[in-house]
Amino acid sequence: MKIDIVSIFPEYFDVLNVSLLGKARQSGLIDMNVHNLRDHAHDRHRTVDDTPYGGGAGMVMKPEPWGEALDSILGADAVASEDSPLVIFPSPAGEVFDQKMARELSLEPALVFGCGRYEGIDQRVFDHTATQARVRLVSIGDYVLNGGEVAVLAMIEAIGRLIPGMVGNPESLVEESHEDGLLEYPSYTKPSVWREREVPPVLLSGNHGAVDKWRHEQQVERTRRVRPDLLPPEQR
Ligand SMILES: N#Cc1c(-c2ccc3ccn(Cc4ccc(CN5CCCC5)cc4)c3c2)n[nH]c1N
Repeated sequence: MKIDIVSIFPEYFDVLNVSLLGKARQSGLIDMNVHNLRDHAHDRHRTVDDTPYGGGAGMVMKPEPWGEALDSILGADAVASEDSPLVIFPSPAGEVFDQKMARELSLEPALVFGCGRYEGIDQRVFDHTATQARVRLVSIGDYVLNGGEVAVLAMIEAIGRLIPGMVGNPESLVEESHEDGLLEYPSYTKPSVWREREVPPVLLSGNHGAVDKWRHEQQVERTRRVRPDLLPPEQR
C-alpha cells in the first residue's frame, strides 16, 4: 500500500517509523511519504491560511498550497475514476471512521491523507480534488481536535494492522473488539492468582468449548453494558 500524507506538521508522523508500521515500511509492505504543505506556499512567510470569507473566528487554509501539493501526488492532469487513489480529509463533519471502514481502506492500493488545521480547508480544495481522485471526509469521533494529524495516525494504525502480512498472527485480528460486532472478552495471563484475585476457573479447565462459550457470553454481557448501541434492538 502507498500512503501519502500532507500536513504543516510532518514531524507528527515520525512516530510511524517505530513498531509494526516501522517494520512494514522497512519491508516495503507500506510505502509512506509525508509532504510538508508549506513547501507549496511560495510567499516569504510560506503562508497557508487566511481569514474566512463571510467573517467568523479563526483562519481557513488557503486553496493554492493544497492544490499544488495534491497535484504533486495525484498529477495535475489526473481525472477521477474508480481506480484513482482515495484522498481522505479528516474533518469533524466527516463520516465516522469505524472497523468496517478500516477493513475497506486496508484493501486500497493507494491512500492520500490531507491534514487540515485552523478552522479547516477551503471547500474548493475538496471540490477540485474530487475531479482528480476519489475523496472522503472522515471523522474519528464526536469530539473536536485541533487538526487532522492525530486522526490520520489513528486511521493509519487501524488500517495498517489489517494489511496482510502486517501482524504476525492473523488469528489475533479475528477475536478483537468490533470485528464481530461485539466488544472483546476480558483477558488473563499468569499468575493464576494475583493480589488474591483468581483467573476464572473455566479458563484453566482445558475445555475449549466451555472457554469459547464463556468468552462469547462475556462479549455479549460487556457489549450490552458498555455499548448497547452495537447490539440489535432485540438483544439490548
Ligand atoms: N477527524 C477528525 C476530527 C477533527 C478535526 C479534523 C481535521 C481538522 C482540521 C482543523 N480542525 C480543527 C477544527 C475545529 C473545529 C471546527 C468546527 N468549527 C465550527 C465553525 C467553523 C469550524 C473545525 C475544525 C480539525 C479537526 N476534530 N474532531 C475529529 N473527530
